[in-house]
Amino acid sequence: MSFKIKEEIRSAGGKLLKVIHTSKATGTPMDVNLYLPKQYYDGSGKGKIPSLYFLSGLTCTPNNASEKAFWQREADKYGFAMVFPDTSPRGPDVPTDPQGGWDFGVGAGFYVNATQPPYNTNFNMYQYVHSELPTALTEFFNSGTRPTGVGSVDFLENISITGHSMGGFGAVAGFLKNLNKYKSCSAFAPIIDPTTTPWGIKAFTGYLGEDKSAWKQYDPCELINNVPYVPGKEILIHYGTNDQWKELYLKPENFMKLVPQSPWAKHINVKMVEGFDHSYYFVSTFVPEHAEFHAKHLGLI
Ligand SMILES: N[C@@H](CCC(=O)N[C@@H](CSC=O)C(=O)NCC(=O)O)C(=O)O
Repeated sequence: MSFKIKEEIRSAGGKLLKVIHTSKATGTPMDVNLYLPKQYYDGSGKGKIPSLYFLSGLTCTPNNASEKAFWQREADKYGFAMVFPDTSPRGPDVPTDPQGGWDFGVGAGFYVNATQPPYNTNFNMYQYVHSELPTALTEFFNSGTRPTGVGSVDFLENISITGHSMGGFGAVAGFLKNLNKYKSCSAFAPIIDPTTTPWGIKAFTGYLGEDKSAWKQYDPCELINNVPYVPGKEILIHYGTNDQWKELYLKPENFMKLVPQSPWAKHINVKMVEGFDHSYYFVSTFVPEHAEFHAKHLGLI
């Protein structure tokens, strides 16, 4: 797999790297941003530097969260790296929404493996994010062309996952389906009931087909009942009460009704925060709390 560093930008105490690499899962070049914290450059961390994967929402590239979520200072504070994958494959041959919408196709891969043509050739974002990318980054950082620095980053084992909106959905579903991979999970305003809400219905129909039984494998409302609790694992979620998408598109109350009866009852903490909307003003406000939560699970504090 070939990696090229397009840009290296000084940010906080470390650097944000804009990287492009080939992907077998998507069959396209993929952009990914990495934040390497100060510990990568000065060697002050203890052991390998863990990673936190941030899955972004509809319409995003890796740049939205890199520029507006303010993870960098938190990553320096605790000593973890950030990985900001793209939200879909892109390119002239990649099919997108025939209706021209921004909620399906390019910029809206939903972190599932599509089974339906024409999307099933490129839209394998589940495979990309949870398997191919961590392995590819590990190989890149063990190669002679790794980014200059003295630290060693763990992209594969001591890792956690988080995300916003569509990415919050991707983080929660991906975590519950890969409890052996991730130490912890958090989400900002996730699309938590995708099978009954418009963005999820459109995406699942297009990528997975009309048969709703195929949707269940990615549905957090199903997974919390079907996946046995594993000691030590926890999920932290925030929603703003003033989120413009909450009532129709996110439906947190549907999920919150199911949590108390599920094996995950005491291990999922959904916090409603007064007055916040869906934007990165909301996300960046609660990033410090999520960073501390993940730092504990990654053994950094
Ligand atoms: N472009 C749309 C708005 C789309 C939008 O709000 N996207 C959110 C994620 S929504 C769920 O996945 C987002 O993160 N946007 C990028 C940002 O930088 O804020 C419109 O025009 O309404």
